[in-house]
Amino acid sequence: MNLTEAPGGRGPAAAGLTACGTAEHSDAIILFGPTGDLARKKLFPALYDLALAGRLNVPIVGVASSDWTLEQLCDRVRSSLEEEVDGALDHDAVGCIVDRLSYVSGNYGDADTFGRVSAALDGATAPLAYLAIPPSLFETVVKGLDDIGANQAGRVVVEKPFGRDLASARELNATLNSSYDDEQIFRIDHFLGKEPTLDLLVFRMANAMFHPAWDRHHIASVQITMAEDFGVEGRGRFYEEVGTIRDVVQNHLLQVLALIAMEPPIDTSARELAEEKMKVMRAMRTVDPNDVVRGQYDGYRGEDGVAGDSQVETYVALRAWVDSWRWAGVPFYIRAGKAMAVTATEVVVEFQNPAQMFYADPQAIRPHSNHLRFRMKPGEGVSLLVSVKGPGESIVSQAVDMRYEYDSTRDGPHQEAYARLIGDALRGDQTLFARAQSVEEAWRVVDPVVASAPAALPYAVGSWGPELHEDLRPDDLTRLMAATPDGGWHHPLLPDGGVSDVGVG
Ligand SMILES: NC(=O)C1=CN([C@@H]2O[C@H](COP(=O)(O)OP(=O)(O)OC[C@H]3O[C@@H](n4cnc5c(N)ncnc54)[C@H](OP(=O)(O)O)[C@@H]3O)[C@@H](O)[C@H]2O)C=CC1
Ligand SMILES: O=C1O[C@H](COP(=O)(O)O)[C@@H](O)[C@H](O)[C@H]1O
Repeated sequence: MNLTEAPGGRGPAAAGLTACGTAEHSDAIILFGPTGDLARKKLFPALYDLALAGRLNVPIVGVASSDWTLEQLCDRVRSSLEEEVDGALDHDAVGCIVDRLSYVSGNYGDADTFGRVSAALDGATAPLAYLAIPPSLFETVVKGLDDIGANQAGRVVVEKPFGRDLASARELNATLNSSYDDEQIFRIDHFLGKEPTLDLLVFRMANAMFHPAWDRHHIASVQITMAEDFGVEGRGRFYEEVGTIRDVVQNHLLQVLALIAMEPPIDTSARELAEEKMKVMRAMRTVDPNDVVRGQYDGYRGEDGVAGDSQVETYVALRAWVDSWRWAGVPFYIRAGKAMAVTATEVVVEFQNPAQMFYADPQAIRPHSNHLRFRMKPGEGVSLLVSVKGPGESIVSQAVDMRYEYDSTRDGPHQEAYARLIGDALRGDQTLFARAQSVEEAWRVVDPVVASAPAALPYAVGSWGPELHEDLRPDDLTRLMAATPDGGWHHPLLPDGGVSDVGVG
């Protein structure tokens, strides 16, 4: 998990072997999908971060069907970095990537392609294969890797979505396991590599004052919001296949929920963390379709690649339950959507009110309970809302937010999630990757909703999703109410304090 650690050497002999026979450090990266969108937006910038930190010491073999030259791929790397990296580029770091790059042009369905990948590996025997490709091709590529023996001491990184439902996730796990052991499989969820996601762990484990209050006796609800103020941005075809639940709820947001709800592990090892997160997933009730509202933004059906009568959701709000001794009866609300009022991802842990609200402001729309807010985007921060005496003659409480912004103390560049995770995968550290069973449990939780979901309600671009109005059908009204916290959602707090939810219903 540490970007500044010493790099691994070239070749398994140089790097040493782990107990399960894989190299301690991968000796090459095979990037399937280097001409694609994810590579351009996230993976090349991540490799750049690793290069800057002196941790990119292995050859990179790109493999895709485009009939490109190596020079074209290098140009793609440069243009990606120019677009995605803030500030002036470090030419040594750019050179570090392009000097290590080779390119194999070929269809993944052709055995010949893998013969050429094998040749390009040039003796590397423990490659990290990154599958930045359509999920429908995972099986084909895993088989190709198996045919050339790249699975034996190698590792594989699998992108999301990991399956479409529980049944397909099980099949995919079985496919991967036919060529790789569990220790060699890295199911990437970039939310798990984000700094503020990791702070959920640290904050919970490092602040003893919250431990006694972290349960059903003190917490009224947990609210998780992932709002994006942009639409599908040219990814309409992809979005039609997934929708919001598959795109971000089954993976990112349930992983975040598990970090909030898990018991403290006995240590910080990958195994213990995975075990505790797994227990949360197992304790989660399968989501009731009556607790789910789906929405679709006005104009979505006009996006490229989107069906004119699409029913795919671009917004979802739902209520989930963790039926454990710690959390029984505490609703966990999740909402996520495109084309929303703002871009904001955050978790609000709302505490119960005191037994008596002696000094509550009679003018306030609702009493100010304490709440802890973990802001993941935009900016990154944590804040605690407490009540103090309002200044002046009357003895009335006033809510104030005590805030910490990560940028205020950050020393050095911001570490991107993908860089952290690729660095971890190269070193075989699975701490921040999703395990097979927990991915399957997460599918079990949302399966009834992805299988037969209620119709999506329209909502205006720039809004907070479908709204209560008198024309709603009774079923939709019931669902909307069920998926809305008592007293309403806490609206996200922006770093400049622009949107404050204090007292807002
Ligand atoms: N884009 C994003 O923001 C995100 C994507 N993901 C996941 O990452 C993965 C990749 O997504 P994305 O980059 O958007 O996809 P793209 O469609 O942009 O890229 C797909 C890549 O796969 C290659 N490819 C496809 N079919 C073949 C084939 N038969 N033979 C050889 N090469 C092939 C393409 O090469 P060529 O063009 O040369 O044919 C291209 O490099 C998906 O699993 C997606 O769900 C996850 C999170 C975010
Ligand atoms: O995985 C995905 O995540 C992005 C949002 O990620 P972020 O790190 O930029 O917050 C989302 O836009 C995309 O639809 C989804 O596939």
